[in-house]
Parts: sequence; C-alpha cells; structure tokens
Amino acid sequence: MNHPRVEVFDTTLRDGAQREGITYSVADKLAVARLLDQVGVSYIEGGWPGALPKDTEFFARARTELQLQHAVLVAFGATRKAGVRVEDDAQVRALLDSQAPVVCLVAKSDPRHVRDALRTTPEENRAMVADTVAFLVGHGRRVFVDCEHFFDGYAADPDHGVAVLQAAFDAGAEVGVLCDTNGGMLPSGISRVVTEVRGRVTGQLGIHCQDDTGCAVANSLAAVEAGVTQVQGTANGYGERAGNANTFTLIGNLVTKMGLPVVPAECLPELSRVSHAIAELANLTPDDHQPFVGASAFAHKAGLHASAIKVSPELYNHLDPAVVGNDMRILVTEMAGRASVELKGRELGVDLTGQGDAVGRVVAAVKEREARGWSYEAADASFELLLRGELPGAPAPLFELESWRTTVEHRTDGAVVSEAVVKVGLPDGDGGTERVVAVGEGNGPVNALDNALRAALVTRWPQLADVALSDYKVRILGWTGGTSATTRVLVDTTDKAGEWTTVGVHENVVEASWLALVDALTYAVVSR
Ligand SMILES: CC(=O)SCCNC(=O)CCNC(=O)[C@H](O)C(C)(C)COP(=O)(O)OP(=O)(O)OC[C@H]1O[C@@H](n2cnc3c(N)ncnc32)[C@H](O)[C@@H]1OP(=O)(O)O
Ligand SMILES: CC(=O)C(=O)O
Repeated sequence: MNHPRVEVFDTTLRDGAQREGITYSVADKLAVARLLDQVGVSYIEGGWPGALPKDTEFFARARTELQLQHAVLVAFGATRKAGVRVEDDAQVRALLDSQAPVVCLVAKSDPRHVRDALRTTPEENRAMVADTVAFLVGHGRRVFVDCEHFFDGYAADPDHGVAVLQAAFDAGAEVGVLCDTNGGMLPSGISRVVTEVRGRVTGQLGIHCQDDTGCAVANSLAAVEAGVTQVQGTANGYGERAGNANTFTLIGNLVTKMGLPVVPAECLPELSRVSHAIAELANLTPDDHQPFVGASAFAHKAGLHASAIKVSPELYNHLDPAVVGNDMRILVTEMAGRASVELKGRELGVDLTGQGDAVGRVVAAVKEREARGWSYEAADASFELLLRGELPGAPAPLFELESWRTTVEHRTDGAVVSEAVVKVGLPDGDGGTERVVAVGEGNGPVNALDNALRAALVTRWPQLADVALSDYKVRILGWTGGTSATTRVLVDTTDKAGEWTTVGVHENVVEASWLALVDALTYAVVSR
C-alpha cells in the first residue's frame, strides 16, 4: 500500500498524565519531553496551559530549557466557551501565551455532548470550533483539532461530527483527529468510519484511541491502513482509565511491520531505554511484558522454543530485539530442555562444548528443584553457580558452615535491632581449615547475617568489601502442613560493576535468605 507520510503525535504529558497515580513535576515533564524527542516522535503535547499552572510553567520553561531535535511542541486546550467571544476567552489566550507553535484543540463532535454537556446548539458548537481555529491560525499557530467522542457521535448521527470536522478544516485546521474517547471501538468499526469520513472531508485525518477494549493500538493501525496521517499515543500506554494507544508499540509496528518510517532510523533502538526511563519518571514499575520494549518481550522459557532458537533466533522471534534496543533472554526453568541450558550457558559466557552429560544433569536438577519451589528464572547468578558446579573445575565452596545464629531484639526505647553470629571454616591453603567466628548487626536478621558472613569472608576475599545487598524479595509458596510454608527469597546484590540475583528456598525464611546470601557472596568471588 502507498501511504502518505504518517506522523506520531505523543500525548504522554497531557492525556498520559490523566492516568490515575501519575503526578509529574515540571522538571519531570521537561525530562519526559527530552526522552520522547530521543525516540523521534514528530509532536509532543506538553499539557494544557491556562488550565493547569504546572503546564503553564512547563511551556514557559520549555522556551529556554528544551532544545528538541526531532519533535515540535504542542499546547492542548479547548475551543472558546459557548456564548463567549474568542478574543475574550482566557483559556484560548493562554494557548497563545504558551508560545507553542502548534495548538491541539479539543472539540465536541458527538451531538449528545453538545446538547447535554455544553448545553448549546450544533451551530454554536461549530462556530466555537471555527472561531477558535481561525483565531489561532490568524496568530500564526498551526492547529490540530481533536474531535472528542467522534466514533460514538458518528454512530448517533453520521453528519454531525463530519460537519464539525469540515468547520475546523474550513477555518484552517491542519489535521482533524478522530477520537475514540470512550475507547469502545474495535478495528473493523474504525476502518469503516475512517474510510467513510475520508470520502466526505477535505483535510488530513488523525486518530486518537483510548484502550478500553484493549484494542487501542490495533484500532490506530487500522486507522492508518484506512488513510489517517497522524497517530496519537502515550509512552507505555499511560492514560485515563485503561490508558491510550502505546506510542512505543505504535512506532514498533508502524516501522517494522508496516514499513512506515515514522521516526528516524537512528532513533528506533532508543525505544526500550526511553520506555523504561519514562516509567521511572512516572514512578511506575516498567511493564516487563510490554510488546517490543518490555524486559520479557524477547524472553523464552519453553524448552522447545530454545531448541529452535539454538538453530536460528528468527524461528521464535518476530523481530531482532536489537532493532528496538531490546535483548533476547533464555529462561531456565522446569520448562527447560538441553537447548535452553546450552543457550543460557552461551548468554552467561560459560563454555559447554562437549559437556552433554553435565547439561543433562543441570536440566534434571532444575526440574527437580523447581518442583520444590526453587526458581532460577530471575536468579541468573544462582543458575550460573549450579551450572558451573556440574562442570570440570567446579569452584569449591567458599567455606564449611559450622553454624549461624541470629536474634531480633525489641529494646525498651522501641528500637528493634538484630545481631548474627556466623561460625565457618575457611580453607587455610594447606588442605586444612581455619575456624572463623564473626558477628554482625543489622536492622533485621537477614541484614545482620549478611554483615556477619561478609565479615567472616572479607579478609580472605577483600573484593567482598564492595559488595552490598540491594534488594530482597520474599514469597510464601504455599502451606505444607502445620504452621510451615515453603518460602522463596530472591536477593539482589551489587558491587561497583553491576548487579546479580540469587535465590534460596526453605521452610524457614531466614534459612532461605541465608542460602540466597551464600550464593550471592560465592558468585561475587567466583564469577565477578
Ligand atoms: C477527552 C479528554 O481527555 S479532554 C482533556 C480533559 N482534561 C482535563 O479536563 C484536565 C484539565 N482540566 C481542568 O483543569 C479543568 O477541568 C478546566 C480548567 C479545563 C475547566 O475547569 P472549570 O472551568 O472549573 O470547569 P469544569 O471542569 O467543571 O467544566 C468544564 C467547562 O468547559 C466546557 N467545555 C467542555 N468541553 C469543552 C469544549 N470542547 N469546548 C469548550 N468548552 C468546553 C464545559 O461546558 C464546562 O463549561 P461551564 O463551566 O460553562 O459549564
Ligand atoms: C482528546 C482526548 O483525549 C480524547 O478524546 O480522548
């Protein structure tokens, strides 16, 4: 199909900020805008100056603090109010004052909204649109018009929204954006309406889809196939209610599936990094399962997938992950086969050539351990130790455990402190062992045990002085009878060069933590 140029319009900072739980500072908004510019979108809608003081400040600061390479900044706002002269409408004036080169106006295009929400006539509604567009164009602005509730309005009266759209074009609007504001459409309905409307108006059309049916991206792509030239979305799909069409999924599909160069080629590999960075600024956990950019988007768990990927990665990937700045990962779990372990070994830099028997033992060990609650999926470091343990030259344990003990003390001043004592035998280099007793304190028993164990080992392995526990997750896996339950602990550990994750499983949460800690420190010594 021969498409005209399609442009991506990102509204993370306006509609995306309407998501429950998101509150950006002005500095956050500036940072998000810089990131969006790095993925090469054509337009960044920065907010509604005049309605939100923060957005007014954003546009003021953007004038000196934002140097966009790819995108043009857009101010969002409503048309003049019913019965008010456009010159006298303070909010329209604020749009001009923002000095944004492009303004995107929201206009009512569903007759029921005009009657019940605006409480005015269709004629006055069209005049509100036309006056505001003409006023802004007259002041040198490019104007897009978001036709709110277009599809619902079209179902109620196919002529009403088209007349609003044509009024906008006649007044000088550059793009009329058809909005599925309530997000209730499916792709077939979008295709039909866009095709019909294209035949009835003179200007360029855009699409803005909310995700209430889970079809916002599919709906947007259907609209592009039907001929719209502007596609609106938000980073990671953030937005009101169920969210908006995801800008990154849109870009991934438009470029790699539909062959439309909507962003510069050098920007495409920025997608994954920018997606995660915006999640951080929004203070939301990145969605690992997001298409194209999620950490799991190219992660393979099933043994049969791995066996085909071993022959050729394309057999189970829809795309080379590097194209969007992502990576392929092989997960070794109870669903793994020999190929999964071989590929994981390659990923970890462990040579498994000629180690068929060891690979078989590792597959069996993982299946047996996972049946007891272990999980290596997120604990690459523990898996690597398990793997190396089956190979020639397997690293010896760092120490022989004599005992560990930890206490939790609630003091009269209300402080709760923990203490741990660790007794271990360290190899003395002459085939014997040296007994070491070390004490650690901490704000909890695991912290105290970590400090005590590191104190016991650090004189022998000084690199452990730079190692620190950075995160700790506990999951109760289910009751096994009486008051006991199996507990799985994941520990994230860092040193100056990076981070690794280990796992421990036991009925006792402190023992589970101890097992994960031992792996964490062993990994620091044998693999870093
Ligand atoms: C579909 C969308 O997501 S559109 C974006 C929506 N975003 C937001 O609402 C976030 C920012 N909003 C705000 O800060 C406030 O709602 C404001 C400043 C815009 C308005 O606040 P208020 O003046 O207190 O009015 P309120 O929110 O109660 O009602 C909106 C008014 O705008 C009018 N209005 C609504 N849509 C439009 C429109 N497209 N064009 C012109 N006027 C409109 C309503 O009729 C109502 O007017 P009234 O006060 O004369 O009855
Ligand atoms: C404009 C807009 O955000 C909507 O119609 O959903």
